[in-house]
Amino acid sequence: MSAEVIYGKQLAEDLRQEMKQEVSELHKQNIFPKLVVIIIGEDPASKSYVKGKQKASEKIGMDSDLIELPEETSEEELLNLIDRFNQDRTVHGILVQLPLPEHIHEQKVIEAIDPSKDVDGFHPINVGKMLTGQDTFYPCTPFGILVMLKRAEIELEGKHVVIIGRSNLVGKPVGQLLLNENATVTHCHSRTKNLRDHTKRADIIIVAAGKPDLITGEDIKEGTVVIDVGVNRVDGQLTGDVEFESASEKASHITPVPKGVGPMTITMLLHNTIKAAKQIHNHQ
Ligand SMILES: NC(=O)C1=CN([C@@H]2O[C@H](COP(=O)(O)OP(=O)(O)OC[C@H]3O[C@@H](n4cnc5c(N)ncnc54)[C@H](OP(=O)(O)O)[C@@H]3O)[C@@H](O)[C@H]2O)C=CC1
Ligand SMILES: Nc1nc(=O)c2c([nH]1)NC[C@@H]1CN(c3ccc(C(=O)N[C@@H](CCC(=O)O)C(=O)O)cc3)C=[N+]21
Repeated sequence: MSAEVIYGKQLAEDLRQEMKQEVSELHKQNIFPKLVVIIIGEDPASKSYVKGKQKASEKIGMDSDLIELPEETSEEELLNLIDRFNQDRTVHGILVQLPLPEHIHEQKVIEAIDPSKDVDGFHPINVGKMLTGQDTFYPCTPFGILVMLKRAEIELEGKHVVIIGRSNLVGKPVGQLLLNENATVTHCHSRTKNLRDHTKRADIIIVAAGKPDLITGEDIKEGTVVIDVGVNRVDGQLTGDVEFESASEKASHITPVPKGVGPMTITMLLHNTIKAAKQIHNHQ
């Protein structure tokens, strides 16, 4: 069997086309959705993601500001800046690119962002709302994965989803969103014993470990849906956490890297920013 490849990139383009329309409708009502992205330091991978976010915003006609700060920026300076954007009525979404330099307390920064502008969905208020099944900003990568699975008409109810990873950014929230969809969810991580015993039982496997080729065709049963979240640079090439060749021989569906989950992450960021703009204006 050869898997159907789910191109997140194509879906992302379709959704962004719809969003472009929506932004132009909002403009007519004098609502100008605006995202501010803050990046600290010179990490080339982070810079490249952030550029992708800028380009995508521009393409749908959405305002976005990029604030590039030096590595030695203090925590206080960053918190002050966030506060300024919290107060700024023209700004609807605030994203601080992670990871941050070691001298800055990440959780403190996440909690400084006004939950109504937290388009990453990382603030504990928004995490709690997601956990209790309320409408809120869902974290972009997990949300993008959910939308991809739904568009590919993959049944979630009662399915056994095995997730490799338990980070606050990806692993934990994707499990929560799929639990909300009535899937049965298992999380594996670096202390999991006999990983393959778990992955072999999965109807859907989501790999978010950041380890190239961690999962191969040998690790999955016939007909599994494989979602590869990993973004790794190996010899200058972008590659996921799944050995695509062997896995696609057994999987029913598989996402590639690049052109899979990544473009959907950015699309959900745009979605959340539009949602924030609409909510903020409705409450004024
Ligand atoms: N495409 C996209 O849009 C995005 C892609 N990414 C990519 O997804 C990957 C994961 O990101 P993130 O969650 O932030 O990463 P983290 O490093 O925060 O988390 C990795 C998780 O994988 C687990 N893990 C690591 N090695 C193994 C292993 N050998 N066996 C089982 N579990 C393992 C870790 O376990 P433990 O908790 O025990 O340490 C941890 O829970 C990265 O490659 C990242 O670049 C991230 C965000 C967006
Ligand atoms: N506050 C915060 N929010 C994030 O959402 C966030 C973050 N910090 N830190 C880093 C991770 C990583 N991440 C990616 C987004 C898009 C692609 C993406 O579009 N990738 C393209 C390839 C891009 C390329 O060629 O470099 C693809 O997979 O096709 C990848 C990774 C968001 N993250």
